[in-house]
Amino acid sequence: MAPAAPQPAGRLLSVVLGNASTALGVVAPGERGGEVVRHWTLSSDERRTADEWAVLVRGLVGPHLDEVEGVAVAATVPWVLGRWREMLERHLPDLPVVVVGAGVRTGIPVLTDNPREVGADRVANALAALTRWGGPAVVVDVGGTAVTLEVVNAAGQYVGGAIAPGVEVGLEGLGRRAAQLRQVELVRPRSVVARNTVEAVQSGLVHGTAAMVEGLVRRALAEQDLDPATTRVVATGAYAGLVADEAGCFTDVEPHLTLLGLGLVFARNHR
Ligand SMILES: Nc1ncnc2c1ncn2[C@@H]1O[C@H](COP(=O)(O)OP(=O)(O)OP(=O)(O)O)[C@@H](O)[C@H]1O
Ligand SMILES: CC(C)(CO)[C@@H](O)C(=O)NCCC(=O)O
Repeated sequence: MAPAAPQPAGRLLSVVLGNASTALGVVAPGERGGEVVRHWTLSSDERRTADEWAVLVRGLVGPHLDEVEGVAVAATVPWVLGRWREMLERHLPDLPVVVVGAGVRTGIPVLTDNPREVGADRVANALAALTRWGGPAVVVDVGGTAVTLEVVNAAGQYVGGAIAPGVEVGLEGLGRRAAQLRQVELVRPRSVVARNTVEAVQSGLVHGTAAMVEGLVRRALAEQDLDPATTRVVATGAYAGLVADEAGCFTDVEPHLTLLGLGLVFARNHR
């Protein structure tokens, strides 16, 4: 069931302040939640001041700032959100801002024990999937810090999900805790059964994440009585492309689902 969600009227700047990286995107209005027409990635460096963020945003987004009607922000790092609020107030004071968080209407009922604790990026993912494809839907965000799973039921409600370690967290953990392992490039190795250390780590990360995701989705569908034939299963996030084909459980891959979800929240709160 697709809700009659308000769609953004003009272009927006959507910003996801993640634990490791910050994603920025210009979202254009359109069918089924709009589309991301430009996107950039920055590190979420906590030391960065509001003025430094302003330089980076102007440098990257530059001329597109004149095209956008507002800014939608989701943050998983409160400190960085503080610097962003300051930057927006001082450097882009004419742009209306919606920060997704407690008290902001999203348009999707959150049925968890404590809806306020659910990450804004997770709610944005669920809302975007619901608007784009309708419910029931499962979203898997394959990120560097975390792999998250969200379930939207047939009634268009956010039921809950799962949070697992992300691909970079796994790699860093191995490098830190195992004396003979080091950082490797995050690419698909030639085989699952690798014949050298680098590819063995790559296999564990790529195929291991794919297997985890596939298993989580299968278990979630079974537990929630969702029919695999009619439930959209969507991959998003920085590493969606790396594992989606391997996992084989996805009906759709949309790398910028979170940015689209933020646009929808903005539209609902700015009419
Ligand atoms: N759309 C993208 N395309 C290519 N690389 C990306 C993209 N988004 C992020 N990255 C890169 O991938 C890495 C991890 O990004 P990711 O968005 O997963 O960060 P994160 O803050 O750890 O997020 P999460 O909390 O969702 O795990 C970063 O180094 C980032 O620069
Ligand atoms: C799980 C992450 C880190 C994913 O970015 C973020 O959504 C978060 O910090 N969430 C708060 C806890 C929760 O979502 O239940």
